Amino acid sequence: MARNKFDIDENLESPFDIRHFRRAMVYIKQQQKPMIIALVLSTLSAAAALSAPLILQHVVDVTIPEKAVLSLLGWSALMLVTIVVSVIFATIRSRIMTRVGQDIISEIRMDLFKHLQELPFKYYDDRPQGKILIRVVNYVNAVSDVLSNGIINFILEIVNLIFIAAFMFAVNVRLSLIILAGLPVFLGIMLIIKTRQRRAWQAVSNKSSNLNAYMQESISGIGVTQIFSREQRNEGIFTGLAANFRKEWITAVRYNALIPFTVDNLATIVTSLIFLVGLLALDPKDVTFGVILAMSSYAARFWQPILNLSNLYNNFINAVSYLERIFETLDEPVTVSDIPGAKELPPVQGDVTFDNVTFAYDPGHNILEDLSFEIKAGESIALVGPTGAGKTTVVNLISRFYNLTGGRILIDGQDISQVTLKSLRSQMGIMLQDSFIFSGTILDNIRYGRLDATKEEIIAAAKTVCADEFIREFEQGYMTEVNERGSKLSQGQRQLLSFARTLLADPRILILDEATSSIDAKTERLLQQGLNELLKGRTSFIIAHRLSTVKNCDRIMYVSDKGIAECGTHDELIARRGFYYRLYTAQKMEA
Ligand SMILES: Nc1ncnc2c1ncn2[C@@H]1O[C@H](COP(=O)(O)OP(=O)(O)OP(=O)(O)O)[C@@H](O)[C@H]1O
Repeated sequence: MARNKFDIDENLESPFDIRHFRRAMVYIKQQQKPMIIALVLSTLSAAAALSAPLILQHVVDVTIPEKAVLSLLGWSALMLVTIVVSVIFATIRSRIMTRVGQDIISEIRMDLFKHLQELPFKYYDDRPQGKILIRVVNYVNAVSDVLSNGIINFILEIVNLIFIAAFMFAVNVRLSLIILAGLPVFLGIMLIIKTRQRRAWQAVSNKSSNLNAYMQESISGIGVTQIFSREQRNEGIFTGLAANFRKEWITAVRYNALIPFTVDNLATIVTSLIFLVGLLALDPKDVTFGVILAMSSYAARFWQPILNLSNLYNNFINAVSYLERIFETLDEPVTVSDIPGAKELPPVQGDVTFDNVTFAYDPGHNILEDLSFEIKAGESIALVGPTGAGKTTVVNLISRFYNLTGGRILIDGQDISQVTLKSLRSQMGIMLQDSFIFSGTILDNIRYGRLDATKEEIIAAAKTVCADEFIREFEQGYMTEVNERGSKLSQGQRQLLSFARTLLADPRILILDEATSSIDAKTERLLQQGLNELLKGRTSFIIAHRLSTVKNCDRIMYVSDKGIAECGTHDELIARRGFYYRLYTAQKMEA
């Protein structure tokens, strides 16, 4: 899809069809057993409740006229038993179904999460995070009831309807036909509003997604908002998005409300007709007062499951708009994945070759064109050059975060598109500009690099990169809890933790993207020793704007104009008096 923003509705790439429902059934089927038990309990509960009108009819027509007090007590007791049985069974069923609903949504949520972890950077580049989050959290919650209780209730209401119809036809056929007469009218109305109702709920899901995206963006950017005093303006944007959501919600709910309104009125009309026709038009010998009473009770009972079914239908239409989005995400192709029969990349030495590499994030807009170079194992390479030239892009391609538009990248002579991603990336150590810190302890964050590392190994890695000192200054030391994104830590401290994490992973190829940009000069000097340790024997790519950090690299590549404009050692490039020389002397003068 094209790039999306918080205020742009997402086009539905695959609208709901029956195949989606079959897919939903896969999750439901896993819960077959408890659902059948719940169904049986519900049927028994409904049957018990349904016998009440029959008892009532008998009591009114026979027991009361005969003034049989003992018999009346017996019938009353039986009625009480039916009510108690009905309530107990209904309670057990409700407990079973609560668990089933949760099990179904946790399966869906797990599948979504697994899939999202595999989706390439491109997927995340193209849409606001809030629109992804809402699918995993809110939309999945919203379909829970329909996929669990909804299915059971649907079957049950149909069974209920058949039971009621059988009971009422057994009592009086002609009055039963009057009760049924409202059905065609009801179905006609449902047909007319069906499509509009579905669109209305799709619009609701879009607007809630937009609202969520803006909310997420605003929370992430709260610092910038406050610095630029944008609060009022942002409130205006939020109010607009909330108003759009509110408008669509009201429209959708109006359609929903139309259905019970129709059912209620039809039920009232047919009940009145029963009294009217039963008392005035039919033979009093066939139609006793007890029969009319029982039939009016059945009329109400017959239309109740129809009302329930129509409410289920409303919920279903609502859930469909969420299921569409959930399945759309699950169907999102994993474009960067292992090819069929991909081989494991064996432990590498670290030779890296770019062979006529062309790359575009967006078709037709090449960032790199026919780029070729060869790097020997163990070489340290600096990538320098103007902002936006493509330095990060070069290193992202080595880790195969994106597919190439043309050409090949080889590691130890193996085309990286032909090997498994896991075997490739597990041999890379990548430190991005933004050293992401996860919620948890400092120890956990370093251990992220290698899950089986011992505490001693973690401390040794931290010492090598000069992180040990600041970590020990915290009261809890390595057990200090840090928040997501490391808000408790300074940017430099985050970078040092990230260094330790990378060192622990012991990668053959190391990528440092502006990894020392936030570290003060003194720490950097100290770190340089650790860094030298880290770089020893590994192929490394170092991106840095501060050229003093890359002077000692084996080769410096000046990235510009969709390729490498200059390449050589620091001394060679200075002697050449080209781009690098100008950049270097400009920085020196500033210093
Ligand atoms: N995810 C993306 N989608 C589309 N275009 C992108 C994406 N990431 C980067 N670009 C574009 O690609 C070009 C190269 O970006 P890149 O991040 O590689 O530059 P850089 O040399 O590392 O810049 P800097 O020194 O500022 O970090 C830029 O013009 C940028 O606008």
